[in-house]
Amino acid sequence: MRIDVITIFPEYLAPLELSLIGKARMDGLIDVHLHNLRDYTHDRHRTVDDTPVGGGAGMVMKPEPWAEAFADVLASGKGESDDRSASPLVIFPNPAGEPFTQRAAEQRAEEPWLIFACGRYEGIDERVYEYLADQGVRVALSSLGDYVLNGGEVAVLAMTEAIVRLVPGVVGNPESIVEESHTSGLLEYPLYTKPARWTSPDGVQRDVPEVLLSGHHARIQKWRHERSLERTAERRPDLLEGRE
Ligand SMILES: NCc1ccc(-c2ccccc2)nc1
Repeated sequence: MRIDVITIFPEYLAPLELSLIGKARMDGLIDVHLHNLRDYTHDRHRTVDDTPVGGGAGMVMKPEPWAEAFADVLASGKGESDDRSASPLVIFPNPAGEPFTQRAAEQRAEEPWLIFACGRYEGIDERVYEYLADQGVRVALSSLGDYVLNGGEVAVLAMTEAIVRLVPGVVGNPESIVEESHTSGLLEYPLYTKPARWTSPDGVQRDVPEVLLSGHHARIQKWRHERSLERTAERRPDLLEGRE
């Protein structure tokens, strides 16, 4: 999988060099390229934004640098091995986007080439989206939740981690992926590890639930499923709608 990120803060994406993602890059499983949008400006101040037409607070990202950046990235990616010739999916993190869920992460993990475009300020001139669509480029706006950040970079880090960990070979033990609660559609059951009895700093002796020490897998599975249902009903009843 090739991942390109276009941003005015490439340093924000430095964590992509680390740990899981970093190892996947070392293993050649993913290929990450960062592009500074300001490299596609031609004025002394490397201007990427301007005031909103029609008035309003804040600034809007100008269309010209984006068009130049996409032209460069689309051209550079196409030159790679043949599976890059597949058309890329361009993802704009955006509060007005479709919810980014585990299902979406699974779908994105199938793509051979993702291009993340990080907006800043109040957002990007609408004509950039129209232009890309007219060029036949597949575009998705994805939201991580109903809150506004100062830009898309943090969302790209989150989405990249959720997607890349699903790419075969990236996570050592695929079991830990399948087990994922959001794959079951329910919230994760309570987790425990050793010691079986922990005396916390306040002097309270806290034991692991007996059933988990029974070695009786059917009972353990039943207990875990019941706890998942309980938690989901309490914290995310919306996930239970439409379930049998
Ligand atoms: N849903 C998380 C999210 C994603 C992106 C942005 C954002 C903010 C400013 C400019 C461009 C994108 N905010 C929140």
